[in-house]
Amino acid sequence: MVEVFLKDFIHNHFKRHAEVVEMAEKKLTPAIISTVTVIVAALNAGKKLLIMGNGGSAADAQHFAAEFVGRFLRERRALPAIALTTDTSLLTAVGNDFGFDQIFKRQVEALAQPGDVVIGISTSGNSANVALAMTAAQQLGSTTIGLLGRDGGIITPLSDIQLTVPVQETPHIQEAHITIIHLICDLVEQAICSE
Ligand SMILES: O=C(CO)[C@@H](O)[C@H](O)[C@H](O)[C@H](O)COP(=O)(O)O
Ligand SMILES: [Zn+2]
Repeated sequence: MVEVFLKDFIHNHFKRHAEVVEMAEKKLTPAIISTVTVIVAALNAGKKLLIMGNGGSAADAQHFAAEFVGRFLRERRALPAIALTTDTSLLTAVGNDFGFDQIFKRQVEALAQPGDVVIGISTSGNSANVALAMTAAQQLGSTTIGLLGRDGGIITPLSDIQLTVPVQETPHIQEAHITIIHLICDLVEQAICSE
């Protein structure tokens, strides 16, 4: 590849990344504050977080949960968060026997309790397995948070709080998602540490 093409391509990716992140700040600051408030209240009431997504968003779900159980930046108590993307025995059994659409719903039915916070990550907002789990979570009395993209898709009405990055490109939505995830972790940790 010609060097000038590569430099242009790289420049354009960083430029678009900055635009999308700036747009996310402008649009989502109130919803990020609401999310932090809901999560801190749930954790202080002894509740837990359940987090899910497909592909890159499965990695984000695991990253998110790990920051809570381990730590983000500060020394503090362990916080209960479970990624629903990690148990290959469970995912293959439920996927094989019930269908791939059921892999998160079944875990929500097993684990979610009233007052828990269930977080669905989907760049399209249309992944059926996330949508079915969010519906089950609402029926069980959990609070649902959608970390979404594009127009928020079918998961929008299933999310009590929507964090929707309103652009079309999946990679840039994912890049904004991880920034939002880190912000939430940082703010929740600051709140927990200042109690
Ligand atoms: O990471 C990427 C693309 O950047 C892919 O693995 C992507 O996450 C997968 O195609 C997912 O299945 C997309 O699902 P969703 O975000 O629309 O719910
Ligand atoms: Zn990706």
